Amino acid sequence: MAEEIEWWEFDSAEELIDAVVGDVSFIIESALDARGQALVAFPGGNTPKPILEKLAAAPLRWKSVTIIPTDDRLVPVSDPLSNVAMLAKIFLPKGARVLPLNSEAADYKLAGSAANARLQDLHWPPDLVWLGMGGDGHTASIFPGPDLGEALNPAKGVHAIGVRPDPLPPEAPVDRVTLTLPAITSARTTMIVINGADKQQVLEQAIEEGAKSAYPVGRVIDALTVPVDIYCLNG
Ligand SMILES: O=C1O[C@H](COP(=O)(O)O)[C@@H](O)[C@H](O)[C@H]1O
Repeated sequence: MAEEIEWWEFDSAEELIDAVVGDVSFIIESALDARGQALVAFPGGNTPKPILEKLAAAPLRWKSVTIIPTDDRLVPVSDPLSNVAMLAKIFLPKGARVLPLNSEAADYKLAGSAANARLQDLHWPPDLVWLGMGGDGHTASIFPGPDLGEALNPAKGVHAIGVRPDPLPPEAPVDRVTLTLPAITSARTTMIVINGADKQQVLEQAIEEGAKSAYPVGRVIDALTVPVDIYCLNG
């Protein structure tokens, strides 16, 4: 079971956005004060976009902030499914460094190895890993499939791997690169942001089931050793 789980529920998107922006800003500011730089991992998909847009307007020293996706879909950056393209569009104009996990490697496993090599150059651990969750209970791109075991228990020091979800999720049916479980649990702080009653139900069940859950998010939360804040938009 995660060290400590705190649920924050909101009836309006505006309230949730303000709360998450306030907390992420505080984490980044504290990292900048303590270490002069910040490394954060932000999720992709639809849920975080309006929050990230408001966050980018916060008066932070963005030039000292490095942003990586928690995971990415292996698509060209011109594809609307690209997580790093969303992050780059929002944060490059602010002066932040946005690093991709994806590449044009020949296959998804090589793309994962290339991403892992790039991450080794960063000042690890991340100050924040902010996770999203799909309605199917995946988080980052930790999915059921042939790579689940490696994503949860990779070779020592591996921060990212390539994965092929099985089944492929209909909303983005492509191979992925994801932060591994140890990379996620190494973060100084973690948070999860979800929307809707269906996702809330999945997340509650996953937390209840813990390490044995068929939902990857349950396995991830179970392994966390720092407190996790869960922000949920009711609906
Ligand atoms: O595929 C992904 O899905 C999840 C959830 O996305 P959402 O659109 O349902 O909010 C996301 O957290 C992850 O980063 C993304 O690659």
